[in-house]
Amino acid sequence: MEKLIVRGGQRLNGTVEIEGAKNAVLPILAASILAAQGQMTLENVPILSDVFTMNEVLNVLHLNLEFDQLRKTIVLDATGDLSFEAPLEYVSKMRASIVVLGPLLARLGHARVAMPGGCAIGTRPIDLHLKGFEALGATIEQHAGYIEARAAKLVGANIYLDFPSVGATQNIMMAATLAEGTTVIENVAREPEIVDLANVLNKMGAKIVGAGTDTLRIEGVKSLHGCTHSIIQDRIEAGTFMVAAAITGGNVLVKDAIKEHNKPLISKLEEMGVTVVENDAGVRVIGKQHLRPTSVKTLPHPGFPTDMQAQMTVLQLAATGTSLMTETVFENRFMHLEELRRMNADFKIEGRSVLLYGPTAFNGAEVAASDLRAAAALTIAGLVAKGYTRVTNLKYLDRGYYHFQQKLRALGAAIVRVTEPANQERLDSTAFTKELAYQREQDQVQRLTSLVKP
Ligand SMILES: CC(=O)N[C@H]1[C@@H](OP(=O)(O)OP(=O)(O)OC[C@H]2O[C@@H](n3ccc(=O)[nH]c3=O)[C@H](O)[C@@H]2O)O[C@H](CO)[C@@H](O)[C@@H]1O
Ligand SMILES: C=C(OP(=O)(O)O)C(=O)O
Repeated sequence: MEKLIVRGGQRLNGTVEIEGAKNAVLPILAASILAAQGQMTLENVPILSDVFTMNEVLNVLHLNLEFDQLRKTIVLDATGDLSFEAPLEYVSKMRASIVVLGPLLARLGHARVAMPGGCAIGTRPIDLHLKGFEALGATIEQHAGYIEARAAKLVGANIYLDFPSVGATQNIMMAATLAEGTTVIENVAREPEIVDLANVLNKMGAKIVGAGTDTLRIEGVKSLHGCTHSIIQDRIEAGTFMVAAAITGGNVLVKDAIKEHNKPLISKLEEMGVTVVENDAGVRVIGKQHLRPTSVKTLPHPGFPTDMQAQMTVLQLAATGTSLMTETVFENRFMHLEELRRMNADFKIEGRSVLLYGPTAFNGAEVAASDLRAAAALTIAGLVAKGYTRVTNLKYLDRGYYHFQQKLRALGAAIVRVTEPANQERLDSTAFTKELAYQREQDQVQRLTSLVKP
């Protein structure tokens, strides 16, 4: 079984580079379906398993695409005859594939997409997406695990979202780009990834105003075309490294990080006693040995992001005193905490809130990730734990983090990624040190190879 093995106790120091945002690139890949003329070129694409899954979905829909991983660029061509069906095999792998529904409906007037279902963090219904399509004139049928949407033509409408859902905002916005007349969507999500998608759609010929506010106004156009776009930086990956720097008492420059995108996190870090400095190079985080406790509540942007909740609870557990975390976005996103209990964490869950009793003397243990942010959070706990922490279920990590362990190693962490079969003896400390030295050498080779750009 593949594992991350961390030997705790190293402060993180140095500079870390952040990839393009997973949550921006996935809907933007889906938006390529709308490009009836010309090619789409997407730059700064993160090399993640979710991106490969979305590429497979687009292949099934008959888009042609080439992913140049060295240049982190994808070129897509959607000018041929497209298919309207995204089968379960792909949608079940990744919920975000539901965002192909809006573009398919707009481009073809017909879409059949498998129901995404829930996941480890919640039931995650898509009623708001469907309500939006219906308001635009589509008929929706649900049968045999599939959603079938049809519309001879979509017509602009006024839509109010009961909750500022990220996926519903993206899906309805994409469908509305080709609707006849004007669509106004109120109470929309305001995440930076929504703004990135709207920017791409406008480059493709759409007429969208209001992205980043709570109301979007979309004038429908006849057709859209390809464009070139560089994906924004992943604020959640950036935030994850900020927390890792803070908890280890380190000093890390998160290169080119946009402070504005991580304001709620940075404000909490500062409240806890961490020094955060923004300059032209990015955001520098300087940790402190004694952290103050704090209360955090997850909310839609510009509130504290739910995708940073698990990592933040680890930092709160390290603080001296009792902290509070309230999760309001997903109903079941505390699964990482029971694993942290195995590392000596003390907490009490009461409904959607958890009291976290610090300071925690984390002990190394074997822990399993339940989703991608849990994987990051458990690894962060491992960075300050006594002894060795083994994090399993790395398929989740690979959904959202590229070269996570390499980046941590470059900052000084003692971490390796290995296959440790169940029936084989565990790496002892000598074997771990040898493996760490070997993986550091491999990092060096990779760094030198990447300097020789093709
Ligand atoms: C690929 C991607 O971008 N994923 C992000 C996106 O997910 P996603 O787009 O799925 O998240 P939403 O904003 O839609 O969901 C937020 C909440 O609204 C509920 N809801 C949503 C739609 C709907 O029709 N009905 C409904 O009840 C969900 O169950 C959840 O409780 O935003 C989340 C909230 O910031 C992030 O955690 C995810 O990382
Ligand atoms: C919940 C997340 O992603 P997704 O919506 O793709 O499951 C996440 O990125 O933390």
